[in-house]
Amino acid sequence: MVTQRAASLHADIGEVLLTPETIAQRVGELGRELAGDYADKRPLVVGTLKGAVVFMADLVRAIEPVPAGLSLEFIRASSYGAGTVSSGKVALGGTLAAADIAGRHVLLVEDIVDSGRTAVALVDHFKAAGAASVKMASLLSKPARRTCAYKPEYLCFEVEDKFVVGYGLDFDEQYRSLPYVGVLRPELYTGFE
Ligand SMILES: O=P(O)(O)OC[C@H]1O[C@H](OP(=O)(O)OP(=O)(O)O)[C@H](O)[C@@H]1O
Ligand code: HPA
Ligand SMILES: [Mg+2]
Repeated sequence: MVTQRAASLHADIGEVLLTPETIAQRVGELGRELAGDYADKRPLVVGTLKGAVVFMADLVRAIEPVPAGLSLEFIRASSYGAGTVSSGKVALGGTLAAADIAGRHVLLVEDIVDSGRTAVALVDHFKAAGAASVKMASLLSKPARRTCAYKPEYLCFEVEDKFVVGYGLDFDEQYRSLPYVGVLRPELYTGFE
């Protein structure tokens, strides 16, 4: 039953870090900042599947006034699988062709920069395809876990070294639809990392 499933998902959250209201306020601010910075740049806004899909949907609607020529694309990036630690190998996929990227001002939209491996792989990929510029807007950053130096140009929130879910972020494909960002109870994955 739907109510039972929702109740058990919420019960798996040890602590809510970011409420829907806190997220919405910061996303609104960032959207207005991006509208100014990209006003005359015909931005290509690229969301990273799957984690960034909720943030992407809210952020793009907050980019007001809408820059002329703004277009949306998605790319697949995957490295965690069913675990809470990066496999170390970032698999990129999707249908975005180099010809669609060349000459564009690319704004990557990510849910989280954790080790930094996915961000670095994405930036390298878009630069190699001839983008005019590549920057990233990330909902979250977890600087304590970085294995490569990387700082997103636009960031909503820093989080501590805890595995977080909700607002698009998953553990083993669960919890993405929660409207807040919360810490997953460690006993649910300890021993499965
Ligand atoms: O900085 P990193 O250590 O590379 O971690 C960040 C990346 O990991 C997650 O993706 P994941 O592989 O879980 O795929 P998903 O978006 O489909 O959940 C997350 O959505 C980021 O893309
Ligand atoms: O803390 C996290 N939660 C969910 N997905 C992630 N991918 C990297 N870090 C995280
Ligand atoms: Mg994931």
